[in-house]
Amino acid sequence: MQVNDTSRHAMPGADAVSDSVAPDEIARFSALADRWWDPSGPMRPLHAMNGLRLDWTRRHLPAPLGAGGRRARVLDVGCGAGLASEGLARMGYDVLGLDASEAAIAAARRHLDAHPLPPDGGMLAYRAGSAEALLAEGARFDAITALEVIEHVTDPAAFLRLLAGMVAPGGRIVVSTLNRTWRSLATAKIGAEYVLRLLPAGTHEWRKFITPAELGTFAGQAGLRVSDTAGMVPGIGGWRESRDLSVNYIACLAAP
Ligand SMILES: C[S@@+](CC[C@H](N)C(=O)[O-])C[C@H]1O[C@@H](n2cnc3c(N)ncnc32)[C@H](O)[C@@H]1O
Repeated sequence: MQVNDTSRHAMPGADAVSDSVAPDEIARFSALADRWWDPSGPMRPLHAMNGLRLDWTRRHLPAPLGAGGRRARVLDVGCGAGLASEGLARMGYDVLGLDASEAAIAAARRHLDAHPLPPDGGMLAYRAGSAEALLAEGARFDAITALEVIEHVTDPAAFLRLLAGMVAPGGRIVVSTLNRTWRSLATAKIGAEYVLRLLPAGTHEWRKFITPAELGTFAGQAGLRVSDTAGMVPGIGGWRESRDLSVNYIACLAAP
């Protein structure tokens, strides 16, 4: 289905509509936007894993400052209220945070206003809208991050093709997501949403989780190569990197 999303972008308060955007998913995130930055609020798991995700991402992205002092440009797609976008900008990247939720982007902007970046660091801009619109404008980035996003889009294979169209030759795309296993059903879905109540019920649809093999297939179809993968597991003292990919994992996709 082709939906013209440019008119929706212009409407304050309207979430983006496009082929990759599932409106029910975006509405769920918009409803949580005001509490996004509360580390013990509904986004608690994202806060808890953010340090690990950023550290792993930093090791797999080009350096923030390239030859001649040019800053590497990073698109953080599905940035929500900017947990990772801000971290990447503080590392020195020139970051564009993009999200289909107007409310999440408004929360991101409010947080950035209250916590400005150091003047000698990276740059950070936010935009509410779809990846399709950005691609249509011919935008290109040295690297793209899509952290905990691909399990919320309508068609993950098409979403990766979109991202592949926006990454520069030789660039990197870092994706973190949830594996579709019985273990993730028990822990990330039933445990997190209904037993421990770490997340609002209905945050995830288990059938939309993506196995590493599926991610590899979708990446290949998009002309990308999986260059590294790691599991992310919660533990005492915080999340840590692991070889266990059975629930949360992160992957680096390399563009030719
Ligand atoms: C689980 S949140 C992750 C937010 C952020 N990446 C993080 O990890 O802190 C998923 C986000 O993806 C956004 N999203 C889902 N589908 C999208 C799409 N097709 N284009 C842009 N944003 C999308 C949602 O609005 C939501 O903010």
